[in-house]
Amino acid sequence: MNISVKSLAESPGLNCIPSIYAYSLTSTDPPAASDLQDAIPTIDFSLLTSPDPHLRSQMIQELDIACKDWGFFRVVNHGVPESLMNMVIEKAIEFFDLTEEEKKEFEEKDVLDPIRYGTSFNSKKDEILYWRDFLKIIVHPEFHCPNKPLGFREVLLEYSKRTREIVKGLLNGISAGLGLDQDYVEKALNLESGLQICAANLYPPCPQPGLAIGLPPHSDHGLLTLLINNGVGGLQIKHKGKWVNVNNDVPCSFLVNTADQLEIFSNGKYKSVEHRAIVNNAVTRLSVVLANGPALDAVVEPAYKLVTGERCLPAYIPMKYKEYLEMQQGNKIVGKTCLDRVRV
Ligand SMILES: O=C(O)CCC(=O)C(=O)O
Ligand SMILES: [Fe+2]
Repeated sequence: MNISVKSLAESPGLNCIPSIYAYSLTSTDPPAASDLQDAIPTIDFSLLTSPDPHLRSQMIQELDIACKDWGFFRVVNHGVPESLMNMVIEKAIEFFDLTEEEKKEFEEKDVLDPIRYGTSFNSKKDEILYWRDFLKIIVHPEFHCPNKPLGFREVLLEYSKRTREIVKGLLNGISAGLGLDQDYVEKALNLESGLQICAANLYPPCPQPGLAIGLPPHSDHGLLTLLINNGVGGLQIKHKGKWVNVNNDVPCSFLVNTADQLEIFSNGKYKSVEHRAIVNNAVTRLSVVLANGPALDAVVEPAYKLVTGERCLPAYIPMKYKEYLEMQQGNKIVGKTCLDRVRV
């Protein structure tokens, strides 16, 4: 693989980035806005799963609006212990702190390898490199984990289990919000065997943060993505044509965004949200992202009930999730261009 950004950033006297990392923001790129950050919706998970039908339906409605208007929201009162969330961050940092020799064992080969350590997005295809190292692990339906650092496996297994409960609760609410039975998504996309990939992203300090990018604008491939980070900002989402800074300033919350398979399934009612990661020159940023998708062999298409009337024709063609995933992960990542291939 190419040299990791971590080793590059740690090389003595580095005060400018190698030209292969030079990313030019296009002139059409909107400037970042911070003022909208407070408006990002918050979903109270305990209300969404409340036995009180009134409270629950209120939260379902809020979730529907969050998915429709933002594609991005915070989830609070979800029951996952803060200590577990912190431990996941800690173990991911410990992984990147292993020697390059130790990490080499997990170097990426194929996009469906259960454990992939690498840099940039797809360094075989990327013409310019991104200021990011990553570790991607398939944690469901089969659980995998590197054997280092010590304790990573136990922490990740528990984290995967707990977060899958949240994803299930959110998708039940989303199903109801779409006017479907609450277990419709779960059954139609076989979530019992749903693919869950954990990606740890490391963005070391960059001597020229305005010239490089951590991850360029993209949408995620699955249904819902859950994100936590080490408290350092850098994530931006595109909202109404503007980049909005997202700081994780709500303790013990998950940032959740809608992804491509949910856009397809909802027949475009919920759009997958574009986001990117910028870098800074002072501190290392680490994010731990869980991509939650359908079962690999599930064929994803707009939900039947949403495309039955005469005026609502399917806007996407059916595609096996596995094919979609290979297409998205095996190519350069450019905005939402992957979705164009399944648009009618
Ligand atoms: O690090 C972040 O905040 C964003 C990461 C991301 O978008 C991804 O891994 O797909
Ligand atoms: Fe993403």
